[in-house]
Amino acid sequence: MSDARVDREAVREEEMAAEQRYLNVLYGKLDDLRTETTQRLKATLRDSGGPPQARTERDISTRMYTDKLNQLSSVEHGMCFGRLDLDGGETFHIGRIGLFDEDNEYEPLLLDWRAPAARPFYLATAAARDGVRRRRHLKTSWRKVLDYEDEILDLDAAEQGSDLGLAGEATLLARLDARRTGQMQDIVSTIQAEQDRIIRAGMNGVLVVQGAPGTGKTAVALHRAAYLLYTFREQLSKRGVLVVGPNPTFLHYIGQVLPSLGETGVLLSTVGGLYPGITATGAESARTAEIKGRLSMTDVLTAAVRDRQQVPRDHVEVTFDRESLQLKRKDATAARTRARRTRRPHNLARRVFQDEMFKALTLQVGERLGLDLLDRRDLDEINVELRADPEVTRALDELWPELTPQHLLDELLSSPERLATATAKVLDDAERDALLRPAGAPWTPADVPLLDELAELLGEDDAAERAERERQEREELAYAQGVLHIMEQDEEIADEERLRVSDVLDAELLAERFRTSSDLTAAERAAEDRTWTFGHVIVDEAQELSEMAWRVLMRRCPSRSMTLVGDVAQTGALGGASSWDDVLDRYVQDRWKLAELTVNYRTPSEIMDVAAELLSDMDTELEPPKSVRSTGNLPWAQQIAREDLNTELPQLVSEELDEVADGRLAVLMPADLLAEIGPGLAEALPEAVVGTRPDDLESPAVLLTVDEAKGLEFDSVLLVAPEVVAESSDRGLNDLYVALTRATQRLGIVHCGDLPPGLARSFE
Ligand SMILES: Nc1ncnc2c1ncn2[C@@H]1O[C@H](COP(=O)(O)OP(=O)(O)OP(=O)(O)O)[C@@H](O)[C@H]1O
Repeated sequence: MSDARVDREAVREEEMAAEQRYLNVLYGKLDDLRTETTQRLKATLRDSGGPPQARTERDISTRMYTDKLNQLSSVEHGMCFGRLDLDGGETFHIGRIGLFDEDNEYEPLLLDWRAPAARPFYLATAAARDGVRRRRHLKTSWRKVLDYEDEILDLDAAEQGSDLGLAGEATLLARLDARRTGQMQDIVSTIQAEQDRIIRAGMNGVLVVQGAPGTGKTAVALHRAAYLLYTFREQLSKRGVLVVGPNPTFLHYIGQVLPSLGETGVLLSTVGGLYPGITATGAESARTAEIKGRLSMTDVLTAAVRDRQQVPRDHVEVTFDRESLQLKRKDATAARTRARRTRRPHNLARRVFQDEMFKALTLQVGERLGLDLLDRRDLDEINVELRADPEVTRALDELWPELTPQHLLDELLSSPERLATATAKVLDDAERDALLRPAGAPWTPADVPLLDELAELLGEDDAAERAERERQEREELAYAQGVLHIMEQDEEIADEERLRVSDVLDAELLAERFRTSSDLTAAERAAEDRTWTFGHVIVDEAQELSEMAWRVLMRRCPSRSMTLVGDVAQTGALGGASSWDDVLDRYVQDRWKLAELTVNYRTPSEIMDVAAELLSDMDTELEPPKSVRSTGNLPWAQQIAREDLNTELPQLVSEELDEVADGRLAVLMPADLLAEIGPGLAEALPEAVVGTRPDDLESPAVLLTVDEAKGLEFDSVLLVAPEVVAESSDRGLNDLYVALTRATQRLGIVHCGDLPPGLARSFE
């Protein structure tokens, strides 16, 4: 070994030892914090009894310490991943949380990656150094330093750098090459500059992130949630952040990212999951879902509600006080007009309708008894008696019933007559038939925006409840201000990490916590409340949402503080978006910003070349992304006759499984084919499952429809019957493009008929 090499090895060992010593200090600090927090939690839990005020304070402390402990545990792995050496000789270690040295004037021991001072770790380049001399990426396993990569930011480096301007290239490539586990990992140690700019963009307004497959849109969206929660903690911990994904499997796939960044205050949901009390598990055709997603469904639902505001053909007879009374068409029509003119939701306007009808009926009874013999008090008494009469109220309920969204929608979709009335102006016969289904059928994801719309149209008659709630809220707020004052006096709490209680809680938040009398986070409370409005909403695969789904999300976010990530070239849903303008014009006109991601981290160039060829056949002006790596594995295509799939596919899948070793393989195919051959294939291969549950992604091989694979990734993908995928809908080529771009290493294609032209060119 040359002397120079020996020297380099020695320096390296010394550096590793120094980093290990520093890591020991950091983990020592982490352990101290954990012990301290555990002790406080225990003391709080031990301290039982006392007046209700003391108990509420305890609930808050319990929550605070439990959250803190969860955060301290979740950041254990890879807690410190980088270091910045500045021109002036200063060094900073960067990690998942901030740690401070309280014995030394709270000097930072570890900078939270989201802190402004940590930003050059992601942005500094040799050409724009921002005072950074060296950037170090640390590779650790649990508490041990395994390796490091240094980038010296000088002009030599500027000349040698890759044209994609990657930071920490070796560390990044090692991460990208690693086998997948079925769960998305955070990218906090290797965020690239174009991604960092989006993660840290301001919170106001709508930001659209357009990016081709694998450019890190999902990763960026999740890290942005963590960044916003850190930077705007006070605002967001009250209203919470909502992250919307396309289906439960995808939510499971991304579910670990935010906890691993120490953030738990985010509600992850599909649009179908946003109606408390409804589990939308029903299935329906893409066409039916598309019709339900059209904006014109608002007219259908409005008509359906009006259809429940009836007047008698002539009159309805009821018996009151042993005499016959008439609910007359003329009176009912006038009452209905009056109620509708209030423009209140149906259930609230119902009271106006009833008031008018009781007035008319009182007059009828009065006329019979002789109006000149009755004074105001007598008439009021008659009115009260009429309101208490079951037969009269039943007859009025028939005309203008109190309705729930569930009841109305179920009746509407299962009644050809009601459906015909409500849809007369907007749907043709075939579309109407596509909506019809049996009464009591399970709710589907596309029903949820309809239920939400109906909840708005129907409203709840909760005036008394609301007044009582407002009174309680005023009392609780006053009380919370008092508690906050007392807690601020508590030196022990005020000391913790230099955070005063009032930095993380304010009176309003405290009052909200008291109100629930339990210790739910904003996200947990939001999940139970249909009318909850969020501080920020992030939508992934945003191109898939229907117009009706957008209405739900816009209602949940009146501030329009939103991040929408997606790719209009991947739109598969028939009612999804072809352009961001079309989606947003209605809500924010042109007041939205577009950010683009251009580098593909997932798909190697060999596979991306195939996908790019297909993209050129699609009706889009989008550019294919640049892949950061190539693997040398060329995609392959093989023709198998349709009737031989059952016998030949198991062998192919088995061979691919051998190739990916302990990684993950997906076999993607059209839905009908999966229903037909999936179970047999899974039976023939013990490692394979037909993906029905979200955690099926963690098995070595999973069989999915192309639609289900949206947003996911696997080491290897076997795509079966691409020619059927391409032909199966107007957006078949988009679906095919999605399927081709799921693999991180290998792609195989099995076709039964001719390959679609955009694919055939790659395999000639
Ligand atoms: N800076 C990065 N460092 C390490 N890995 C990254 C980085 N950016 C993206 N990745 C990885 O690249 C893969 C693709 O990222 P992601 O799923 O977020 O892309 P996407 O744009 O949402 O893709 P699609 O539109 O196809 O769903 C993931 O494995 C992600 O962890």
